[in-house]
Amino acid sequence: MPKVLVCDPIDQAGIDILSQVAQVDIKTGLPVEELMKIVPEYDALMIRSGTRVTADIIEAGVQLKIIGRAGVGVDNVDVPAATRKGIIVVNSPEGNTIAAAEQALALMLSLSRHIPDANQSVKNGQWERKKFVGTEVYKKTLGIVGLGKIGSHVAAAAKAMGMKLIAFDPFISAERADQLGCRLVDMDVLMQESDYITLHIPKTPETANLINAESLAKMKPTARIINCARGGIIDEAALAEALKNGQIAGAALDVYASEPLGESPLTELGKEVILTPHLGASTTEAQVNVAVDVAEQIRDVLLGLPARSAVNIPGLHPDALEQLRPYLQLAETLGNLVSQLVGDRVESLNIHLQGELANNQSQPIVIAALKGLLSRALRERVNYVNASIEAQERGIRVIETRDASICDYKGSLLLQAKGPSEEHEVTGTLLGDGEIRITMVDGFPINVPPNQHMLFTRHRDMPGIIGKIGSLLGSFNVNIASMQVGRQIVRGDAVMVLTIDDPLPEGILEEILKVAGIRDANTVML
Ligand SMILES: NC(=O)c1ccc[n+]([C@@H]2O[C@H](COP(=O)([O-])OP(=O)(O)OC[C@H]3O[C@@H](n4cnc5c(N)ncnc54)[C@H](O)[C@@H]3O)[C@@H](O)[C@H]2O)c1
Ligand SMILES: O=C(O)CC[C@@H](O)C(=O)O
Repeated sequence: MPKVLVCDPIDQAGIDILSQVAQVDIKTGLPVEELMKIVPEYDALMIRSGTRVTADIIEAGVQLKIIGRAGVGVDNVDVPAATRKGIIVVNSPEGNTIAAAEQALALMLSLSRHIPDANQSVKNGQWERKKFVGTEVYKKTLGIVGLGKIGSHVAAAAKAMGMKLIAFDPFISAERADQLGCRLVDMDVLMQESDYITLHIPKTPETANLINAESLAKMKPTARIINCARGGIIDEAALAEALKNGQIAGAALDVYASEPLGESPLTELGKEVILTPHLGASTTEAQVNVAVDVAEQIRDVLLGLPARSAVNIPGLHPDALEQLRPYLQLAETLGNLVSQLVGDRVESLNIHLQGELANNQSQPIVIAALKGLLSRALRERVNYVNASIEAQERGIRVIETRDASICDYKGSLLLQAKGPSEEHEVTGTLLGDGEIRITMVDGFPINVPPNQHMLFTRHRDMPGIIGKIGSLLGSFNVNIASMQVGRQIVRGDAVMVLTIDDPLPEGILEEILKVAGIRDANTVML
C-alpha cells in the first residue's frame, strides 16, 4: 500500500479520502531534520502553508510521486526541483476563494465600524458609544486591485451593498470589468478616488511593495486599505507611517511580509488598524474544500490517474508525458517570455507548431503556452487544467497552425502575441540534449538559452550602441552573462538579447531608452 505523509493540520474529510488507497501518517510540525529522515518512505506529501518542501527534501524523497498543497499558494514548495524529478505538485486553486473574499469584506466593515475595539471596550466593562462612531460603505467608492476570482466575488458583494466600484487589473478586459459593474482605471486614479481599497493580486516582482510611501500619499485622508492577498505587496513601514501621520484613515491586514508578524510598528497603532493572522482561508467550508480537492488528486495519482490541478505537469499518460515534457517546458517558457515582451494584456496568441512538432499531439503544447502566457498574471493559480478556460475568460483569442515542412530545426514553436499597443513574436526549439534555445525574436535570428534575468532591446544597427549599453549596465553594477545581436540587414534594425546575473536595478531601463538608436527595451524574468 502506498504511504502518504500529512505534514500540516488537514481536515478529516481529506484524510478519509486518502485512507481509501494509502497508509496515512499524520505528523505535523516536524523539524526539518526529522522530515528529511522519514521522507524516503513516502509516496506522497500533503501540506498546508506550514511546511517548506525544499529541494533537499525533494531529493531525499526517493519514492515521492506527488506533493499536495491544501490551498492555493505553492510558494512553500520548490516546484522546479519537483518538476525536475517528475514529481507532480497539485494545489486547490478555488477551494478558498469565497473564504478569502468574505475575510476582506469582514475587514472592510470591521474597519468602518471599529468592531474589534468596540468589542474589547464592552468586554472591559465600558460603554463608549461616542468613541466608536463609524462610517457607512453605502455609496462609497471601493477600489479593487486584481479582478480575478476573489476580487470578482468581492465586487459582487460590494455592489449589492451599494458601493461604487473601480478596479485596476492590467490583464482583464474592459468588457469583463463591465460585467462585474466595475470601471477599469489606472493605479493612480484608483489610489486617488477610492474610499476603500482592497488587494486581490498575487505577489510578483511587479506587485512587491506596490503600495508604498509614494502611492499611500495619493490616498484620501479618509480612505482605508485592506490586504487579504499576500504579504509584501504593502510596504508595512510606510503604511504604519501613513497611519500614524493621519495620511490615511485605516488599514486591515491578514497577510504580512514575514509571518508570523512578530515585532512591527503596526501592532503599536490603535483602532485604525486591524490585524488578523492569515485567516483568509480559515473557514470550516474552505478547509473541507481544499482538503477534499487535494486528497482526491493524491488518491487519483496514486491509482495511476491524472491530477486535475497540477501546477507543474499536465494530466497525460506517463509515456506521452515523457515524450512531450521538453516541448511543454519550451511552450511554457516562450509563452511567459512573449507575454512579458508585450507587457500589457495579451488579446490574441498565434501558436505555430513547426517541423517535427507539427506531427505531435498539439493540445498539451497549446495549453502549456497559455499557462506560460498567463503565469505573469495568475502565478500558481494557472495550471494545465484551467489555462484554456482562464484564457477564454480573459477574452484571449487563440489560433493554432502547424507546418511540418518548416525545418530550420527538427521541431520549433513560434508564438505571436498581440496586446492593445504592442505585438511580439518569439521562436524556440530544443537542442539534442533537450536544452531550450530561443532562436528568433520579432523575426530577428538569435540563439540564446532562456535565463532567469534577461534584457531585450530593439535598436538601429550602428557603431557604438552595444558598447554604450554594456557601459551603462556596468555603471549600474549589472553583470552581463551573455550577449547576442540579431539583424536582418546591415545598418537596419536589430535586436540585442542580454542574459544578466541579477534583476535590473530600478531606473536603468529609462536610461537605456535614452541611448540614441534604442527604439525599445524590455526586461524579462523567467
Ligand atoms: N489571505 C488568504 O488566506 C488567502 C486565501 C486565498 C488566496 N489568497 C491570495 O489572494 C490573491 C488573489 O487570489 P485570486 O484567487 O483572486 O487569484 P486570481 O489569480 O484569480 O486573480 C488575481 C488577479 O490579479 C491580477 N493581477 C496580476 N498581476 C497584477 C498586477 N500587477 N496589477 C493588478 N492586477 C494584477 C490578475 O490579472 C488576476 O485577475 C492571491 O495572492 C492569493 O494567494 C489569500
Ligand atoms: O491557510 C492556508 O493554508 C493559506 C491560505 C492561502 O493563503 C492560500 O494560499 O491558499
